[in-house]
Amino acid sequence: MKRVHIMVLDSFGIGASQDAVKFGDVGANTLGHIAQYCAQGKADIKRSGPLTLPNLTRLGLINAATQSSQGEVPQGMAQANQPIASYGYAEELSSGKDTPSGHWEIAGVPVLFEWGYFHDKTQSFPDSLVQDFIDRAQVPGILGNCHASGTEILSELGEEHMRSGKPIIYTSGDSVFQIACHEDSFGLERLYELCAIARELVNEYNIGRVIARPFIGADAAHFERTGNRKDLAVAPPSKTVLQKLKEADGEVISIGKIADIYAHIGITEKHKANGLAALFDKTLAVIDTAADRSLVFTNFVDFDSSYGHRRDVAGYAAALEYFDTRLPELLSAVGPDDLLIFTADHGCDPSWPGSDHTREHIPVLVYCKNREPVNLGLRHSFADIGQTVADYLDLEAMDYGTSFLGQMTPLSA
Ligand SMILES: O=P(O)(O)O[C@H]1O[C@H](CO)[C@@H](O)[C@H]1O
Ligand SMILES: [Mn+2]
Ligand SMILES: [Mn+2]
Repeated sequence: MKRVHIMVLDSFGIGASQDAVKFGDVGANTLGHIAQYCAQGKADIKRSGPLTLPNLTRLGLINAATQSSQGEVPQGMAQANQPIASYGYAEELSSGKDTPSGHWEIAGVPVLFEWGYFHDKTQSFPDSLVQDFIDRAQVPGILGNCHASGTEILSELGEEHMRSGKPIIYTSGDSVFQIACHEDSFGLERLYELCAIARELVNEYNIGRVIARPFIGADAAHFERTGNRKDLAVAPPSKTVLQKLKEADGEVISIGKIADIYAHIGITEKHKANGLAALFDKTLAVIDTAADRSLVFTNFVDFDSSYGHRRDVAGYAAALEYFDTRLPELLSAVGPDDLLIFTADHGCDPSWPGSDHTREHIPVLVYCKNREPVNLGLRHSFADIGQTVADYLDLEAMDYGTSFLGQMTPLSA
């Protein structure tokens, strides 16, 4: 039984890529800086000491990270002598460092065009767009209209939103139009309606995603975003490996926000879950029963949304350590001919200025019980993952990426 499982640790970069200069991200390193803060005792909130990731280390994470960071070993950590997975790191071909670009490229479809962005930090949206939105959505006005951190803007404007019924609209360094509304006072379905309207309106600006950001709580001190976030993405520009597998009668099982990111194209089954623990539990349950020729695809969003964008180093470290404690369950859940891939979609260095993503290499760790673990080195596109999936599941080749399957010799051969 041949299956592939892709685990995206959203935002888990392992070192700035060569083109980071174009993004102002030279020196960014999500893992490297988390390890450094931990080793220096600067991330001792609800955890303590050096970053402890024994299972990811066994898989070759630190070997990959060291290669990705010009030979610098993440502080307080050590490379494995003989990693049990094939390990490497990949640079991104896509022009942006956003979530859809990263995921689509993983699926063999890099984004070679430029997304539209709302560059202005305040009064970010064109007047005509705001007016059209107000008219079509029939709201009394909007709040925000700026670049913002999604949690900070709730503290600033959440109460006014509840009083006025005006939705909070904001953007970021990503190609996004985000709408935050209170689930109870404004209503979740109404928020989704607004997002559907916005999706139509921002198409002409070439915006990648409209995102519903619902929240709850009585006042600024208690506002909390809920798991009812919804991402409305445009369709990938060409067929992803997900679509190819679906068309070849394979199963493509989305866990978390994967289906949203691919605009629900090429998916045969979807499961939502909130939080790392629930996403992990769901992944294990799905792998337990997934058929031959399945792709089980999970996005662990919390690394990015709860810790990376929040610039919460200790929180990110604790989340990684938690994830690591669950890995043995995953390693024993996979069959002898399953490929279990751990990777990321971009960086989001929690020690970096601002609150945006960082242009980084992603880890590529490929665990397969029946294959020789090898050093996969630098991969020139995230699309190497998609091409490998196509190769492994006998699908038509992707236009981008180089399969690394041939480097991983079958042990039983
Ligand atoms: O600050 P929050 O609302 O988490 O928003 C972040 O999440 C968006 C989508 O991943 C990014 O573009 C960034 O703006
Ligand atoms: Mn992401
Ligand atoms: Mn993000």
